Amino acid sequence: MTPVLEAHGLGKRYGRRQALTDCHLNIPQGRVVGLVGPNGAGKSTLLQLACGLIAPTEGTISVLGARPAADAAHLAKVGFVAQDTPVYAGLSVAEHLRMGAKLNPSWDAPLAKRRIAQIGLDPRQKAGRLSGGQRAQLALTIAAAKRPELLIFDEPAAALDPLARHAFLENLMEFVADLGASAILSSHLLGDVERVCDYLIVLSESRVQVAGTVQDLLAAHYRFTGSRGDFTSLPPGVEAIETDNTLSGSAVIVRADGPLPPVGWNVEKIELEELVLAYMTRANSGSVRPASMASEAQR
Ligand SMILES: Nc1ncnc2c1ncn2[C@@H]1O[C@H](COP(=O)(O)OP(=O)(O)OP(=O)(O)O)[C@@H](O)[C@H]1O
Repeated sequence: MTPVLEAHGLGKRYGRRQALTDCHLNIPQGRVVGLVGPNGAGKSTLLQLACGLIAPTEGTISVLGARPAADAAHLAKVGFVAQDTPVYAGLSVAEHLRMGAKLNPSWDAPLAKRRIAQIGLDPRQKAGRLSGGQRAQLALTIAAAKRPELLIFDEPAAALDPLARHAFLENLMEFVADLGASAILSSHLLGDVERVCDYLIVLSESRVQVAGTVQDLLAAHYRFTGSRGDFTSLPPGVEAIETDNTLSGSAVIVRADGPLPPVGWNVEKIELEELVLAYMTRANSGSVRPASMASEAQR
């Protein structure tokens, strides 16, 4: 099956600033992908490349088997909601839907109307008067009523209170299921990612640090604990991601894709949050994963 997104040596430079470096990805269809990383990591840059809003300076990217925004038909297959969930302040909710219908050949008017009623929006209300949560819901409705094959969201729930965020993510999941679509969403909120995503990309220092299904990643990562300084020689096939030394002992987060060989330390499984933080810490400390390993991380 054609991957939803495929990138090879993808890079983007703004002047002298390298926003994305040597990115290799191969994301299968039908996933809800969480893109996480610190401020300035390159998340929006990657999403904008995927939508064809900006062009790469290095490498290649294809979305649903074609160059992003290749033509009108391809544009119709991708729904994008930018970071600030943009709407036209002077237009009413109903006018937004009418505009969506005019601009999109596969517009699903009943779906849009049903959703607006479900979330309790008044069709006559001007979008400029909507709350942040209502604006996000309107933007989600418009993106979904295109009936895209891929929904891309840049921090969709960042401005929402916990209740509105919960409702928004529920709706997003319903849409993805109803449309049989794939979704990629960037977020700083690991709890949200854990709730809705089954595929994870950690981006830090402009590089993909790790990527894969949440299930595979959790199965391949462990915490070893032992007395201080224990971890100088790990068995073959076991890669140290992050080491933490305290006065009482040491802990190391490791990746082992095959069966774990017998080791003399305490071995525990880790949660997604610890995994993400380990890769971010490693990137911050300057030990950047070489390109060959970054692509290997897609397994
Ligand atoms: N149009 C631009 N011109 C110049 N530099 C840019 C531009 N857009 C992004 N950058 C820089 O590229 C880097 C990556 O930015 P990007 O917005 O992709 O990060 P991000 O991970 O989405 O950050 P955040 O979580 O804060 O939204 C940053 O250093 C940013 O300053």
